[in-house]
Amino acid sequence: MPEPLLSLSGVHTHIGQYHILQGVDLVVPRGGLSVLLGRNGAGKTTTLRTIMGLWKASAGSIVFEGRDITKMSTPDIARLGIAYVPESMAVFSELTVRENLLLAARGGALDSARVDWICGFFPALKKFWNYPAGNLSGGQKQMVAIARAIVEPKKLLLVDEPTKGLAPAIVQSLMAAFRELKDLDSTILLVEQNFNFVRTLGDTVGVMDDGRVAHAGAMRELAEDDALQTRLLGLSLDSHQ
Ligand SMILES: Nc1ncnc2c1ncn2[C@@H]1O[C@H](COP(=O)(O)OP(=O)(O)OP(=O)(O)O)[C@@H](O)[C@H]1O
Repeated sequence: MPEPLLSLSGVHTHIGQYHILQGVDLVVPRGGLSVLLGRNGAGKTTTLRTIMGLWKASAGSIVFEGRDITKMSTPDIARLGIAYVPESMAVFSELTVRENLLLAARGGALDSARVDWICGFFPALKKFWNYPAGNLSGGQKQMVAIARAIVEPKKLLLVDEPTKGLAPAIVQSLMAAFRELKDLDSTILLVEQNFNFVRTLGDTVGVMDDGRVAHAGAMRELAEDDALQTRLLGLSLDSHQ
């Protein structure tokens, strides 16, 4: 088996007095899209934040491209080519869409071919190019946040619940964007509650429960097995038609 891009082994994370991650084992293969599912409070966001060094693992190891990043600082982890799009849609409201992207561009200049490529799947960005990002809708802000993360090519993109609160049409365009992205230049680890969004998009899946990965495998296997979905996700059989 080829070496995974990222692997977590026995990762524990404490937040203050709370023991949140309790031995997370997770493998993200290079290329494609991996999904982290699980009920509210299972530890999905904490896992992304721990990978990014925003919470420090209290035990276990996180290895990226063969290198132990468990104790590295967040800026150093970002410099290795890992980007994080938090659930809160991190955009600078006062700045225009263009300025938001410019701040995320490493050399302080935008690569116009790259921007055209990104706007190809997020046309709203071009339309509102010189508008303050704070004036955009939730879905459009989400597009700006994702565009900021990919304005420079990244090896690994961590994205937390991108569909939360979005209208179905926007969810469709986000889906198309992720489909292209995963086929082009990135490996994506996506946290989602919306099983419909990820059932055809995901290649591999981990299901978290109580601070651990309770199930890991191919997404196809989970998508085709209603009984497994019900057991792991508590989905009723008609909730994902
Ligand atoms: N800053 C914090 N202080 C204390 N506890 C926290 C903090 N952040 C998260 N937790 C707790 O850690 C547990 C896991 O939270 P986390 O946000 O990782 O879950 P999640 O699976 O992403 O949930 P959701 O789907 O609701 O976003 C929860 O019980 C939560 O209350």
